[in-house]
Amino acid sequence: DLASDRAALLALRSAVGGRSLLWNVSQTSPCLWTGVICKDSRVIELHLPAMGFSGKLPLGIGNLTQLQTLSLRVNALSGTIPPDFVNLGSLRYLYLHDNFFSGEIPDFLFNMQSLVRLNLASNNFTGVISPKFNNLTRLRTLYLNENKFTGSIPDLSAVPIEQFNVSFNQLNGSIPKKFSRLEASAFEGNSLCGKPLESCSGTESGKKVSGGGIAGIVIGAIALLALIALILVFLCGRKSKDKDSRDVARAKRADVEIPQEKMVPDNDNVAANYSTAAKDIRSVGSKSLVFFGNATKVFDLEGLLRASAEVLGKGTFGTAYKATLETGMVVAVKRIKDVDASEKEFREKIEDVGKMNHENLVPLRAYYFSRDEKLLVYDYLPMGSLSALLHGNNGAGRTPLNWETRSGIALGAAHGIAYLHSHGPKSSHGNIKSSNILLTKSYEGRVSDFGLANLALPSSTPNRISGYHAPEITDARKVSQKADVYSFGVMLLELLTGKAPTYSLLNEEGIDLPRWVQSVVREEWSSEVFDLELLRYQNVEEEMVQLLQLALECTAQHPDNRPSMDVVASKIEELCQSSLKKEQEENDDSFKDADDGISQRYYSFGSAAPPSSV
Ligand SMILES: Nc1ncnc2c1ncn2[C@@H]1O[C@H](COP(=O)(O)OP(=O)(O)OP(=O)(O)O)[C@@H](O)[C@H]1O
Repeated sequence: DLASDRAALLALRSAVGGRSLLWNVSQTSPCLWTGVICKDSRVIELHLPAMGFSGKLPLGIGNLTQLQTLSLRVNALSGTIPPDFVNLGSLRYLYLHDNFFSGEIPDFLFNMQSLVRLNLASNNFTGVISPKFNNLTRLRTLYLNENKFTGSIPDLSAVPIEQFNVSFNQLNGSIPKKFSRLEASAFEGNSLCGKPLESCSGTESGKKVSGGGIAGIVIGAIALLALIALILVFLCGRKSKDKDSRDVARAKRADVEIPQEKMVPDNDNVAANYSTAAKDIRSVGSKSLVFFGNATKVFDLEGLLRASAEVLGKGTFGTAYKATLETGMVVAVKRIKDVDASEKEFREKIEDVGKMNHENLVPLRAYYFSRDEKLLVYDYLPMGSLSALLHGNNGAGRTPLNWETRSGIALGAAHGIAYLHSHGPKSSHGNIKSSNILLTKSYEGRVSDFGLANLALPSSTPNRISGYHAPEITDARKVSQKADVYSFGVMLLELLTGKAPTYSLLNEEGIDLPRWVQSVVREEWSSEVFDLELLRYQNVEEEMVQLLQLALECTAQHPDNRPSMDVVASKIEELCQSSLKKEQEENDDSFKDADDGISQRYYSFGSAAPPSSV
């Protein structure tokens, strides 16, 4: 039961990482602890990668009898796999790679029939690769690379393996035919032969090396030494340069890690900023606000300038304010800096923006243009942006963001962008990112800031660092629909992984979010990339993987390989409907006796739904 699960987790904690694991042990349920996922009052997943654990795994983990996923990768755990693992009969995913485990793979592991993915790479395991792996008839991934396995690779014909790697062990003999189509890198660093490596004929042991061969080896060794020396000289020369660039990178990171929502200055400053704007505008005089649509003009310029204001944040094109008018009405006002257009051009382009009318767009209500001041007035969306929702409150009071909400926001945003794209091939957004997806009270996603990219000059942070821009975009004003699709794909990855695109700057490789996701998906399994908050939605795992796949398609390097926004929107709609159906079926099961046990949905599909209030 849950109490014995809890005891097992505490035993693990005190054996390997009492200090680094900040679990609130006063809570009776372990289900809220970091890395722990429960279902039906049992622990079903434990994700504790890179926690700095060391020492041996204690007996007792075997009490987590409902465990399906165990990830303890990238720690410093040693010793053998404890014998009570035999009780983990439901275990599907076991990730123990990048530790110091040793000893042979214990026999009981071959009775864990549910195993689908097994990653034991980069440890000190010894012994042979047993033919008993053939008992694991669901095993798709087997990574044993970078250990000390000896002997030959057995015939594993009964195992449905798709991903296999035994590189850098001490294996010999020929590679079974089954693996001949895999990459050679899966076998390198051993004395193996046969496809995909060189054929076995002619490499018999004991074959004499000729005199010429010896000379070749000596020359080769000298060349290698010379190369190493050259590299060392080069590296020493670069060391000081690297240090400088690392400092710059660190400084940049410090900059970009702060979500913009948090850059709000204190209130005195805020008031000062806005009243300066107001004074400037009054002195410019006669021009007035231009309203769009048939909406009644419920305020005028004077009213807007008298409103109390609060800075929402500084963006690429200027500063956004929340303005509360004397009537109590609240609007968002954007002060645009550095407009790159004549008055005529500005008015024409902004008129086009004002004409856009879709339930998944944040409508531009009015604008003001004078030589020194350009203001845009939007509906104010009190729930803020997707960026704030994902990264804003990671503290104790955070409400986990469920699959339904996330997929619903993705769907709304996709519809909004597809609508923009439907106005001709040149109509695109140019600045899709999570801080430009705003949320209604019912967590519907609405796209804001459209039409600004080719109107104003970016006045702040260079865009590239944001991680959203497509590789082909070198000038932020040269926008395209396929570049929007790329940015949208990055935003989907952000939604699924919970990581900001700038997160990648934190890792030493400096790779961007799409490439990071690709590398993790390739190396182990998609479930490892998902935000922990999403892992509890086991029943929709398929849909989550599909959305991840779609996000990766959107972030294809070449624009022609990316789908159109229309296609993206309809795919998301399909998978939202499929997960909705699954949930309804589950609810039907659990509320069989209730009359109307089906929960209300947050999101609606398609444009047929009535627009919701902000
Ligand atoms: N209509 C609005 N309602 C509520 N919050 C808004 C509104 N418009 C913008 N914001 C918020 O104000 C902040 C600043 O927005 P702004 O659009 O100026 O910059 P940004 O979205 O961070 O970057 P960019 O200028 O590149 O779009 C952001 O946190 C944004 O989510």
